[in-house]
Amino acid sequence: MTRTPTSRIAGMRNLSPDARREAVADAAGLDADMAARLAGSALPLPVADGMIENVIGTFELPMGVATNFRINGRDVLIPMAVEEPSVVAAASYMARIVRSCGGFTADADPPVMRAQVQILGVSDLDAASRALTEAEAEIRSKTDACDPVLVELGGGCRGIEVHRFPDTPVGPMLVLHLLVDVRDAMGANSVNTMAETLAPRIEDLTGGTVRLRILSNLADKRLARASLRVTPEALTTDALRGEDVARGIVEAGAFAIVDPYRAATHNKGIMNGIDPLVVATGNDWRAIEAGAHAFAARSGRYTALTTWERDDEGVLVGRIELPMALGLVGGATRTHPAAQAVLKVLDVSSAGELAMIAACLGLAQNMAALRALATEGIQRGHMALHARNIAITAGAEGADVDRVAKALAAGDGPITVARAQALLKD
Ligand SMILES: CC(C)(COP(=O)([O-])OP(=O)([O-])OC[C@H]1O[C@@H](n2cnc3c(N)ncnc32)[C@H](O)[C@@H]1OP(=O)([O-])[O-])[C@@H](O)C(=O)NCCC(=O)NCCSC(=O)C[C@@](C)(O)CC(=O)[O-]
Ligand SMILES: NC(=O)C1=CN([C@@H]2O[C@H](COP(=O)(O)OP(=O)(O)OC[C@H]3O[C@@H](n4cnc5c(N)ncnc54)[C@H](OP(=O)(O)O)[C@@H]3O)[C@@H](O)[C@H]2O)C=CC1
Repeated sequence: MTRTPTSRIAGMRNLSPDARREAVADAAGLDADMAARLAGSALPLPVADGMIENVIGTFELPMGVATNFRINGRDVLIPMAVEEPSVVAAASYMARIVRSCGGFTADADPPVMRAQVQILGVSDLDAASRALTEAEAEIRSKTDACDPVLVELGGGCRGIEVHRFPDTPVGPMLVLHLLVDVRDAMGANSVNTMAETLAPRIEDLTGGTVRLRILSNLADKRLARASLRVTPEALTTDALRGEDVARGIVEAGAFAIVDPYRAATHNKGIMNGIDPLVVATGNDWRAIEAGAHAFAARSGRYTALTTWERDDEGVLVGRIELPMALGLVGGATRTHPAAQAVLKVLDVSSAGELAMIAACLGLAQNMAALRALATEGIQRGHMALHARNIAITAGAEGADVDRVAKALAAGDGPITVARAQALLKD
């Protein structure tokens, strides 16, 4: 917990990629092998071939590092694998503002996942539910017996739930949930094995037929939370009054609370931060996406994953809460060499710590988008950085990329490939 002395690397944006990587390796105490894994091409073809099917190669994404994050008093550099410009800059900018007011506060629930066992053909739902509830101790010990390693690590079954659906298109349905503490795993494989192993005994107990045995991605027992407090002074710039920025962010947040059309975009902006961390650590981003959006709709109406308000002194208070089923073991986290290096940069020792970092990143990303949207609009900052993509598409190479991008962003004209091509000719 003491390896990264600071997440504030002066002039990071002006360094070359190699120099940035050296600075990050230095701050995180990486050895040469680990640092090299962050440079790209870290996944050997034979390893990739062992990970999925019909492998023909590997696919690269840019990896950036969000700076300035201070979380629960600890500085952390956050690697992000993402194709979208302005995401890393935006997170770093908000983290700079938040650290000037003390940093982020975060916490995470114990890593409890749900495995669902679907039971059909039950003639008496009450009696079958009772049979499962009365057999809870037996079910728990049989579940634990599936994974002694997990139990030794402090995990294992924490309880059961029985959910009843008397009226479905295929008749009455009972669903047993196994609640399992999966420690530092994402947990899908672990709990799926448990659900499949238990199935015959569940059929004995209920007299029904077990069909699906699979985890739920609505990991609502495994929530991560983060919050921040920012004074109006910290939000003030040459062009903007901090009070106006704070009010704008609160008003933008309210829009997403009440309107699902806005909430979808608002939450996409949150996932702009979270997904790149999930990808960089070799975790399952589809699982995180599914959990986040299902949680956003838990009341029956899709809404925002964050809340924004101003306290009596005008301090902006932002909060986020969402499921965060991330692992440090299992899946690709152990097989992808770059993911291992990323976890070293993050210097986390539990899945819960990683979940907290993800929540803070999501909150920072949301703050950046709302701040831009509520003031100057998204295009100035985003398009200025996107201009480099446009320059590359137009055929610019080397130093011309930045030259063309700067000219594109500086002028009044549109930031388009046609204009970039004209500038390139000039
Ligand atoms: C883009 C900025 C940050 C520019 O903002 P700016 O005011 O031009 O930035 P600055 O030059 O004053 O720099 C401030 C800090 O930003 C960072 N920064 C700034 N530039 C860089 C850079 N090139 N490389 C690395 N870091 C950069 C950096 O931390 C820097 O501090 P420093 O460390 O230098 O002291 C700002 O305009 C912003 O935050 N915009 C929002 C961008 C955003 O949200 N992008 C997401 C994509 S849009 C989308 O998909 C989501 C959306 C919008 O639909 C979600 C929604 O609707 O809610
Ligand atoms: N709907 C979904 O989201 C689904 C996702 N998946 C995939 O499942 C994978 C994740 O499954 P997951 O169960 O996490 O992966 P793994 O099965 O690969 O890893 C979990 C196992 O690692 C071992 N382990 C070692 N150290 C620890 C520790 N500190 N904490 C916990 N376990 C430890 C445990 O037992 P042991 O040593 O005995 O093996 C545990 O069972 C991802 O690739 C995901 O894409 C699969 C199906 C569905």
